[in-house]
Amino acid sequence: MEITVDQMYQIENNGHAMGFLKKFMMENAGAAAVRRLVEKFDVTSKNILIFVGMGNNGGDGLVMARHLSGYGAIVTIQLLGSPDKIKTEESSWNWSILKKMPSVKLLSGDNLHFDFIPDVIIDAILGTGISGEIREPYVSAINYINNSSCFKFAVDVPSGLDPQTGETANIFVKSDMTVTFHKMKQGIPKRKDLTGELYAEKIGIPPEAEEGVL
Ligand SMILES: NC(=O)C1=CN([C@@H]2O[C@H](COP(=O)(O)OP(=O)(O)OC[C@H]3O[C@@H](n4cnc5c(N)ncnc54)[C@H](OP(=O)(O)O)[C@@H]3O)[C@@H](O)[C@H]2O)[C@@H](O)CC1
Ligand SMILES: [K+]
Repeated sequence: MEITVDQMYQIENNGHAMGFLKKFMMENAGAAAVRRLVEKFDVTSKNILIFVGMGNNGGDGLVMARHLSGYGAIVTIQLLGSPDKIKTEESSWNWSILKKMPSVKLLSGDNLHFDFIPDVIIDAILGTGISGEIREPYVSAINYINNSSCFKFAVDVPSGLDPQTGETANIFVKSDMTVTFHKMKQGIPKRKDLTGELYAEKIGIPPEAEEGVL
């Protein structure tokens, strides 16, 4: 069953109100995404570059970083902004854990020059919160991703693709694999050319959180 983005936010809020906090959803989302990635790819000693936006899509990317480090990957995060501008409590919380993990390299701002060639790039820039034309520094990050020939993994939806309508913004990621969360959003499967292999993974939200929504 496919749902709307608005229904997804209502279900998320209902689950949170039941006590299944958004930080737990984020944890399960990041963990589920990593499970799909490591099934596809032996990440041990691989260079993984994660582009992280300032909302909760970025937060999922931060969770992935911690899990991937546990799998022996060499993880670099490029936060596309200043750490004190991270928008949500759950994403900031994950950033603060990573600050205590020297195994994950944390970069922030709009520098896009790296001293390694990534084996995998993770796009955790924009998800269901996208609105309007893509702004900098996200535009440059998306260009960087699309100009790279490595394996590309999109968190929830390729950034720049509207998960409700299936329409694209001025620029958008073309990925090899996409993992979306809880249930498929209506616009995403319309653009399999951008999602690559596409999965919808459960993230522990109680089915009761759907009552009155679906
Ligand atoms: N639903 C669920 O159950 C769960 C959802 N989860 C995850 O949360 C994601 C949704 O998070 P979200 O709501 O924080 O939105 P998100 O996509 O990160 O973007 C917001 C940021 O983007 C910015 N921005 C917007 N448009 C822009 C543009 N054109 N160009 C540039 N910037 C733009 C906007 O900036 P602002 O407009 O506020 O200045 C704001 O900073 C969802 O996709 C999934 O991955 C999981 O954690 C698990 C549970
Ligand atoms: K994304």
